[in-house]
Amino acid sequence: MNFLNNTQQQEQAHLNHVEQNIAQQLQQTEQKLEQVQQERHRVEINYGANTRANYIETDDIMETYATTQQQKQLLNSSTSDEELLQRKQKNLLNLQTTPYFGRIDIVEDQEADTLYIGTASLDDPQTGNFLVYDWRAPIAAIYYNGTLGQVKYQTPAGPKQVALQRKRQFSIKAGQITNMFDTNETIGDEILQNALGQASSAQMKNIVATIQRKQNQIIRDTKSQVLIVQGAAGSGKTSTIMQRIAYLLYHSRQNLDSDQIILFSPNKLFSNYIAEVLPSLGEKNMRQVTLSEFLTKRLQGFHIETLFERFEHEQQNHCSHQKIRQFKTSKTFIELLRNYQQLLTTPTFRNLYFEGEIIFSAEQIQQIYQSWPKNLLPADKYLQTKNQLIQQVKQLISSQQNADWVVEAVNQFSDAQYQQILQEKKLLDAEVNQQQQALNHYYLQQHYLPLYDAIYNDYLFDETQTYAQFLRKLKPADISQIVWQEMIQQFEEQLERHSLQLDDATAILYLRYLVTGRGQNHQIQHLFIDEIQDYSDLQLAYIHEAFPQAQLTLVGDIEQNVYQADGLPTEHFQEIATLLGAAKTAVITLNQSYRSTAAITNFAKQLIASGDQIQPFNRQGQKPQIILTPHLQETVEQQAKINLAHQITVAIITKTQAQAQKLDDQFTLTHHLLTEKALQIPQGIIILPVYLAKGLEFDSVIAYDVSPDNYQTLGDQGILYTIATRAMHQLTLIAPLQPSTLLQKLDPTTFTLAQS
Ligand SMILES: Nc1ncnc2c1ncn2[C@@H]1O[C@H](COP(=O)(O)OP(=O)(O)OP(=O)(O)O)[C@@H](O)[C@H]1O
Repeated sequence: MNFLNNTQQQEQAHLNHVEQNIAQQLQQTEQKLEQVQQERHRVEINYGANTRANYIETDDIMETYATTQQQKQLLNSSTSDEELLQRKQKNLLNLQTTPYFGRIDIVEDQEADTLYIGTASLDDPQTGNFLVYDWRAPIAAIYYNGTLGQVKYQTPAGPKQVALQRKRQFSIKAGQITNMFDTNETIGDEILQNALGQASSAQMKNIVATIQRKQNQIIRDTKSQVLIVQGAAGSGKTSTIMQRIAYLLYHSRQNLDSDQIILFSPNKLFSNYIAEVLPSLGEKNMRQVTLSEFLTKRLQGFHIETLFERFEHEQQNHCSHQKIRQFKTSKTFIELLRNYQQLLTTPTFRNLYFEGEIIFSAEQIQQIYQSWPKNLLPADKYLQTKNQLIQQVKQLISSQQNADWVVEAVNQFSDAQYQQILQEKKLLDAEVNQQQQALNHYYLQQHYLPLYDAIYNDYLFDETQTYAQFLRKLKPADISQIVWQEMIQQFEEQLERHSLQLDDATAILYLRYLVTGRGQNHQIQHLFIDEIQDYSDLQLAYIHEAFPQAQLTLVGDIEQNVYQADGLPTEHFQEIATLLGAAKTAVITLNQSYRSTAAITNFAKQLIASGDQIQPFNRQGQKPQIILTPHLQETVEQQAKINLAHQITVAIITKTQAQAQKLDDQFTLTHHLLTEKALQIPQGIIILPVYLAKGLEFDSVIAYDVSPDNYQTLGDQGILYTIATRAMHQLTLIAPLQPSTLLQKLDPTTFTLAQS
């Protein structure tokens, strides 16, 4: 028997032992869980009965309160036990599929130890020893980072040094070791080859077994307030941020909950695509939101243009106002907004109405606002104005305390109402006059509640008109007054229709925050943005203000910029770091691309300026094919059919939704057209526009109509690159007769050319 077989047998025996242990623990955990669930059910029934029975008799309320509190505590403790057991069950179930994927042999303080690494930790209840170490444990970092020899790893008590003597990787399927080998440097090419060579799936998978060194650096960074990642297409940005979320949840188990983490994702399809990654690592999902959902929620009542709508619109009508957009998203504009009070002496206010009458006119509110000292912070001035209005409502209430109409209204109260109000005010035994005063006051408070609400909820502040005023005061250097005035007029017409352009909506929200000091979410601790190249500086600056407690992780690729007609400067992400002005900022670059075969990456990288820096992953596949044809639609169909014979998903990616729609109308083969509403990636032939394909990947991609007309500008180059890099195993580009000039300059040895 040779050495490898011998070693593999030993490893298999160890695996059997661990699997047995998992099975036993799983059985015990499930039994305990059932007990706890029964217990909770019993407490719940009891709790319901107790709370209901005694509320009928008012004297029993105190006693009921005490009993309720006791039951609540019982309920809480059985719920938290249940949660712990459920977490354990989930971890054990995950471990049952693959107990571990790596092993390290180390010598620490002259003691040798062997550690197995998996998705969660597992201890042997008999011995108290760890059978599996969680991949996020401090020591596990050396599995991903360390080369053999002396290595350091970080612990809560500071850095520690160990000798790493062996690093072994396993592929385990259905309880059998199917592959294992020792490695020195990176985490196994062979296992990675295997993972990357598989067919695409409807749901993104975790990469825990094969995290690469640089990805690990991003995952384990707990120091940076703003962490920015520029990563080539397919370099694992999304995968890395999902692993990072799992890591942060583990690292701050006591203080961080998945509800305190939010991810801004490009669209709903993408949100669903990544939804299984965290559960597969035993964690709950973070919150997810798209930019459009976020803005719409904060500016209710308006239709806010989405990025897709803007893109489609600009494709149809060549944007005559490109300069305006550039200005409205520029740093100069952000600075002007931040210093808006230099342009506007006061914000614009609205009349406050009560029962159809103006109770505070906009002029009155403005006078109050202007009465505060000039050096007071704007948000403080605004707050003082609201306080002053509240005071005036209180005075109004006092002046009507004994008015006939109030006494009359109070006389209409039922006995039960009297009882309830007096009891709340602890005046059941008070003198009649005192009771009458309290009841009158109560009535007036309720009566004027809508006015209080209006003040509290900032109805007095007219955000859209304040913004319109602000625009009117501006005189941008590069834009003629006529064009600028036209834009303001269009803005006002859109307002009438309750519709807002994306940049205006963001600016209004930012201005609202600056004027009122409100609208911040202090709960979120970590904020992630995927595809930051699609966010304007203004949007990023506003999001940063809106989540003041959050550490930011911003990932994207300046080359995959689908929405900017003239591309982004190379130093764009560095500039974002400066714009956000955090004390601890890190900008990391990922250049190794994992998604596509080497042939596809070598082809695609020629489409972008920084292509030389991209390193393809050494996975073999056919060269991309460019097909020129006079019969575009028929050829696309034929090719889709050919590709589908070898691949599970064939995505035909168009530049616009309109093109996707047109192709869908003519397409005779079975297929799925994906729109903004799509939630799942189906198998088979899919037709979709590029902006829905963002962040996704498909076995085979057909780039539709790569003609000179369709792809000509610098912005189109980013679109073509994005389309090409969605392909994992096969890429075909089809054009009627002539390929785009962007393709004509590519090295002809990197693709095959066919005419049909
Ligand atoms: N370390 C890794 N181990 C295994 N697979 C990996 C690793 N890193 C990335 N991948 C795989 O590479 C593919 C691309 O990853 P991902 O989608 O995270 O990249 P991305 O940088 O976000 O891509 P894009 O910007 O093009 O959308 C995925 O299939 C992912 O599973």
